[in-house]
Amino acid sequence: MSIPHYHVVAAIILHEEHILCVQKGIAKYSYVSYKYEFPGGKVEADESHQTALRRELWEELSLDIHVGKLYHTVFHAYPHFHITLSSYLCSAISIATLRLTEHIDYRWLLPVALPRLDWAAADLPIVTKLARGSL
Ligand SMILES: Nc1nc2c([nH]c(=O)n2[C@H]2C[C@H](O)[C@@H](COP(=O)(O)OP(=O)(O)OP(=O)(O)O)O2)c(=O)[nH]1
Repeated sequence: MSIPHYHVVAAIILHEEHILCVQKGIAKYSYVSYKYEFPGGKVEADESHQTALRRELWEELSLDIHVGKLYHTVFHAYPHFHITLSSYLCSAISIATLRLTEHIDYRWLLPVALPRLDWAAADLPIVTKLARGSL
């Protein structure tokens, strides 16, 4: 059987120079369980990246966001599936509505502090680029 490939969008939400990082709970595969990630998810058929991001952020975090420019795209081969992860610079219309419905933790971190978290492997090139100060 061929390995599934998913298109995943991720929001780099900037607020007062900090970036929102969210922690997954237990997942089907141990290599993504409890990892930090940028909020987002799989793009559905016939959906634009912008629509998918706004839908996911509302579903997962009750955040209404503006989606800005594409930041970085990563292809990553996990053992049981592959993803193309497209990250976008975003801003929240208000962070006051933020509440977790799926994740178990969130942090607002300065870019330089991002590498201290235990990230999903696919995110590491994005985290490294942000931590180097490239925005
Ligand atoms: N949202 C998000 N997902 C990421 C990132 N990095 C990364 O490897 N992923 C993976 C985790 C998931 O396997 C997949 C995104 O799928 P998803 O969030 O829509 O859903 P899921 O697999 O947790 O659950 P399901 O809908 O398949 O039941 O991409 C990231 O930064 N953000």
